[in-house]
Amino acid sequence: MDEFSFIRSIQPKFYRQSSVIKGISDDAAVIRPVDGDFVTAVDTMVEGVHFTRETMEPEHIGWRVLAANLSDLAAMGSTPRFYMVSITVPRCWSEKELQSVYRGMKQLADKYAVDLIGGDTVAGKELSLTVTVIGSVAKDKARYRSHAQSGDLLFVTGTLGDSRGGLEYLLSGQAACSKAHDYLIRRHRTPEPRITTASSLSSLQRIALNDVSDGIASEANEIAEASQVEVIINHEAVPYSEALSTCYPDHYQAWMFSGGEDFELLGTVPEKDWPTVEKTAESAGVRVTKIGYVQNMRSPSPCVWLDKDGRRERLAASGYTHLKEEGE
Ligand SMILES: Nc1ncnc2c1ncn2[C@@H]1O[C@H](COP(=O)(O)OP(=O)(O)OP(=O)(O)O)[C@@H](O)[C@H]1O
Ligand SMILES: Cc1ncc(C[n+]2csc(CCOP(=O)(O)O)c2C)c(N)n1
Ligand SMILES: [Mg+2]
Ligand SMILES: [Mg+2]
Ligand SMILES: [Mg+2]
Repeated sequence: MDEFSFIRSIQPKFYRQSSVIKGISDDAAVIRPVDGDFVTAVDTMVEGVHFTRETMEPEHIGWRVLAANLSDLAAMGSTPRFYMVSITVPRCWSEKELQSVYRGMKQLADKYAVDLIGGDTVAGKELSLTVTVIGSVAKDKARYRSHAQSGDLLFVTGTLGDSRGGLEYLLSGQAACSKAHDYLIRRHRTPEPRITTASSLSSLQRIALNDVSDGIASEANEIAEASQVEVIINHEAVPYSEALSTCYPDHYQAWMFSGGEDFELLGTVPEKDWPTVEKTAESAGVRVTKIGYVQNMRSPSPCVWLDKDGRRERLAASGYTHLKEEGE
């Protein structure tokens, strides 16, 4: 394989977005502005940090890195349009395996008509993929973490902790697989970003959204901080799958809050808009659960409270943190 034949092999045959003026083939891509605001995000996946040869096949790596990016666009209420991929490849990876990584990305991209318009290819020590996505949203309609207000109710899509369950199983190296384990593994390897649900809520005047990459203990604190409010979560209401509680009865409760990589959406809306959220999620085939509410700040700083067994305790941000010193 050489760099140029590889690039030719992953070059799209056509573009779905009419706003692509120049895609892969020149020094840079050219896109024509679409109506409204551009929204852009970047996320990286590194071998040994986000996946290993044991936890993911090449196709899953591709799907998962694009899913993490599309999930950030969903959390902004934006419609994805283009993506760019920068890849560092160890020499032991074959061209066929790399093409599988791109096939995984393409499978997800095709679902949402997102076009690959460029990237970069470098040989290096371990596989690292950095994807940049660009989406659009109606002018001033992007959904911020800072949009929560007192009286809103707090909701989450899907179930939480499944991805961590799948990861745990894959890392255990166990061979025999039940249906429940299969489900958890699928949730880890090929998460579904909640693009349709979020963009279908465009009629709502106000909604705060954050996607669940680190775990709701973290993301709820980010909403509280950005909006300068207190968030109250009802422990009993937090949704988990039967597969997770059956396979990991001793861990699922912790993983619901800090397992991470679920790529669900955590949001707040005024109570009057809850029926719209329920209807929208239902038409998208996505479960949505009311798990708490938002109140004005009563403590000196924004925080999250967890109501559990008749007691209220503080829920600190937890979950995976890069660049953390030992013992921190
Ligand atoms: N190295 C960096 N240089 C510049 N901006 C950064 C860098 N890392 C993060 N950011 C910015 O910081 C903000 C928060 O990023 P963060 O990565 O925490 O959010 P996220 O992408 O939703 O989370 P995750 O990476 O877990 O999916 C974003 O605006 C992001 O663009
Ligand atoms: C082999 C392996 N070990 C551990 C993990 C867990 N993990 C890695 S990064 C991350 C948080 C989100 O990262 P980011 O903030 O970069 O999106 C989590 C929960 C994994 N996926 N694979
Ligand atoms: Mg992200
Ligand atoms: Mg990030
Ligand atoms: Mg995010």
